[in-house]
Amino acid sequence: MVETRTVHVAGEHPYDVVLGRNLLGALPGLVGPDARRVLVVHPAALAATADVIREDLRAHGYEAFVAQVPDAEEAKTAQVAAFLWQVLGQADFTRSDAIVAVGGGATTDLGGFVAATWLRGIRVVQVPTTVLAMVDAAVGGKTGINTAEGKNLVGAFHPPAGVLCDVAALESMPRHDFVAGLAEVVKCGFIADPRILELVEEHAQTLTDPATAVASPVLLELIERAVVVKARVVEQDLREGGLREILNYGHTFAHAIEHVERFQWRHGAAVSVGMVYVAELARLAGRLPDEVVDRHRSILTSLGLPVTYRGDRWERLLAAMRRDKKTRGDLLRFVVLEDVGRPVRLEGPDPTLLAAAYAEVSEGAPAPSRAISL
Ligand SMILES: NC(=O)c1ccc[n+]([C@@H]2O[C@H](COP(=O)([O-])OP(=O)(O)OC[C@H]3O[C@@H](n4cnc5c(N)ncnc54)[C@H](O)[C@@H]3O)[C@@H](O)[C@H]2O)c1
Ligand SMILES: O=C(O)C(=O)C[C@@H](O)[C@H](O)[C@H](O)COP(=O)(O)O
Ligand SMILES: [Zn+2]
Repeated sequence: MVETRTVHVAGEHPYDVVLGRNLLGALPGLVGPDARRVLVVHPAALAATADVIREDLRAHGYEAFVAQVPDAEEAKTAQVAAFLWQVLGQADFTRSDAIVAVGGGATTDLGGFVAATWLRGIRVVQVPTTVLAMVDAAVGGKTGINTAEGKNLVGAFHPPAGVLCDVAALESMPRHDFVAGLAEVVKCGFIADPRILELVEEHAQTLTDPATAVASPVLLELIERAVVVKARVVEQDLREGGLREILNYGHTFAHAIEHVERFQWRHGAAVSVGMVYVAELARLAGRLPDEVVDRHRSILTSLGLPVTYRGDRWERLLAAMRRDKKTRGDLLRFVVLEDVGRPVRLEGPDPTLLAAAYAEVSEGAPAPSRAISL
C-alpha cells in the first residue's frame, strides 16, 4: 500500500500536490463548490480515465464534459486551444467553472493555458499521468503552447487549484516516455537536491522499467523530492523574476533541439542532452569541475537517456536558442552549475565556447575526452 503524501505550495495562490494511489475521489473537492460546469481535457491514451472522472463529477452534481485533444506536442497549438475555447463557449462556461487536465505535460500545459485565458482565468485542477507532469509540468503554474518559431512561446502563469498524482497511472507508460520524465527529476537533483542523484545512482536499474519502478518506494520518494524542489522555488518566484530560472537548467539547448526536431523529440530526452550541453559549457567556462560533468553523463546514461545530439545542426540550434525566454535582447543567458546544488547564471558566453560545448555533445564526439579545453 502506498501512503498519501501532500506537498503544499505556498504563495499568493496556495495549493496542494497530493501523491499516492486511487486519489480520484478527491477531485470533486478540488474542483470546488462554486463550479457548476467542468471540462475534462485529455489525450486518447487517457480516454477511459477521463470518462471515469466525468461520471464521478456528474455523480457529485456537476455538469461535466470531456474534450479529447491530440497526443503529446500536437496538443500544444493555437488551433487546439481555439477548439477548447469553442467548447467552453458553446457550453456557457463562466468564471466560477473549471477545467480538469488529465494527461502528460503537454495536456496539462494546454489545459492550464486554456484555463488561464478563458474569461481571463478560471480554475484548473491538474491530474498528471506521466512522471514528467507529476514532478514538473503540473506544478508551478507555467502554462503554454508552442508556435512554429519555438517551444512554449505563448503562455501564462496560472497556478492550479490543486494537483492529483496517482502513481498507479504510470504503470501503463511506455518505457521511453517514463524515463524521459526522470530527466526532470535528475535536473532537480543537480540544481538543488543531491540525495536525488544518489537515489538514482543506487536504483537506476529499477527505475528504467515502469513496472519495477512503480512497485518501488524509491520512485515515490524521487517524485516527492522533485516536487518539493519545484514547490520551494515557485512559491518564492511564480513569475520567473530570478530564482525560478534555475528550473530551466538544460532547457536552452533542449528547447532548441525540440524546435529543430519539429517537436518530435520527447521533452525529457531533449532536457537530458541539454543538461550535458550546459555542463560542458560551464566546464569550458572554467566554472564546473570535470567530475560533475562526468556525473551528468553517467547518471543520464544509466537511465537510458540520450547525452548526444547530431553534429550538423549548429546554426539552427543557435538561432532557436536566441528565442529562449531567458535571452535579453542579444544576450544569451544560461543557468549553469558551479557544483551540485549551486546554480548560477552564465551571461553572454563567447560564441566559440557555445560551439565548443556543442562539439562535446555532438554524436561521434570523443566525450568525455576533454578534447577541447578553452
Ligand atoms: N509547465 C511546466 O512547468 C512544464 C515543465 C516540464 C515540462 N513541460 C512540458 O511538458 C511536456 C512534456 O510532458 P510529458 O513528458 O508528460 O509528455 P506528453 O504529455 O507528451 O506525454 C507523453 C506520452 O505519454 C502518453 N501518456 C500520458 N500519460 C500516460 C499514461 N499514464 N499511460 C500511457 N501513456 C500516457 C501521452 O499520451 C503521450 O503520448 C512538454 O510539452 C514540456 O514542454 C512543462
Ligand atoms: O517551471 C519552470 O519554470 C521550468 O522552467 C520547468 C521546465 O522543466 C519546463 O520545461 C518549462 O515549461 C520550461 O519553461 P520555458 O519558460 O523555458 O518555456
Ligand atoms: Zn522541462
